Amino acid sequence: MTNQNVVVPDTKSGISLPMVRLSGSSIFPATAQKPPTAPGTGGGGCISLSAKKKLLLENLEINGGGGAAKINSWVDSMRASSPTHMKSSSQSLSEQHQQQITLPSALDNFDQIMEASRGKQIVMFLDYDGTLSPIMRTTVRRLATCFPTAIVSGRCRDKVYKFVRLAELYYAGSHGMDIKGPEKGSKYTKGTEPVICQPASEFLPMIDEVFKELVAKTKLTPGAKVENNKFCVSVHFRCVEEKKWSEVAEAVKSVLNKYPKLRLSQGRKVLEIRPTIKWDKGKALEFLLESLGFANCTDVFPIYIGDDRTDEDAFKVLKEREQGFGILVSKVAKDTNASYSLQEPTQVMDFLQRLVDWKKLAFQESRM
Ligand SMILES: O=P(O)(O)OC[C@H]1O[C@H](O[C@H]2O[C@H](CO)[C@@H](O)[C@H](O)[C@H]2O)[C@H](O)[C@@H](O)[C@@H]1O
Repeated sequence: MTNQNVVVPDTKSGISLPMVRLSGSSIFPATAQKPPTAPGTGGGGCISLSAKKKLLLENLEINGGGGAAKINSWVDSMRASSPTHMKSSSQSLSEQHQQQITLPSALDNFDQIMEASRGKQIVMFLDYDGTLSPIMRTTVRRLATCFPTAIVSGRCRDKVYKFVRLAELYYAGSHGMDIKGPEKGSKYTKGTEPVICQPASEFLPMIDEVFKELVAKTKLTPGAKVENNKFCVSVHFRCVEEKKWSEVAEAVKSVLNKYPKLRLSQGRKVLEIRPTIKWDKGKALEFLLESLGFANCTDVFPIYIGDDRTDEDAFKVLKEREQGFGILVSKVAKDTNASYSLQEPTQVMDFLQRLVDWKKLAFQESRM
């Protein structure tokens, strides 16, 4: 991976071989801001690239194996991303600030981004948790009148749709494994039927089974929450007392051991079980570009905005295609394939609004 070691100002196809990757997740319920966290810092706001890679490797998980050591490593990693533990850092905040370098701000470099998009069709991709908020609905609606727009989330598609409630968007839920385009009649729908893609559909019964087993196994642990995200299952630790985390991790591991076709990824206070297919948010982006008719085009300019480690797959695709840009939403140090940054969802909203204004102006000028 050709990741940049990027630090932003302080204050987050087909069936094939199992993928091993750490999946960071975001903390952004429909109604609440997520707390600041640092990726894989055992307590500090910033760590070196090699230390982060080590942590990533420790967190990599294929199916089964590892026993107690594995569970400890999941729990340690979960602990490391906890804001409480960040406070216990041996580094002072001012020391953390000194280490920081800035990924160019997408807002400060708005004109430059627009210049790069000249003559190309902008297509918008937005992560949900940690990137959008319910108050942005009007802005997203305006955005979708200007550009094809997709929401790409780890949550199940129906849930994201319930939060956003805009029929004119594309939705890619379950980390891109459940894609549906706008209904017919939408400006961007090519055929008569909405685009649908569910590359992991054969896993549905298995995921349901796993969901039930995890609910049963964690029901005695206060605060544990198992979320059925249709093509993946998320087990949340957020409300579980820390001393009980290994109990939950043990339950996850014991279930996962029975399903060699499933793998585990990890986010902030969440463990996720998903199919071992080679499909992620990057693949979803490629699929959507293709369905919009931009498969082999040079005149397309995708902009993907996200805060989650799983969004890195999409940033990477853009980098490899040398098309458009990834914009990372983060206030803390991260290795990323994004090209620009925005610090928080309010900045995302400003950026989206500027895009809308820019488009309207360009339209007016074209009519003069
Ligand atoms: O791909 P995203 O849209 O960024 O979704 C990532 C995950 O978001 C949700 O979890 C996050 O929010 C929870 C609060 O609602 C929080 O407790 C958790 O720590 C966060 O990771 C969602 O519940 C997950 O299923 C998504 O994968």
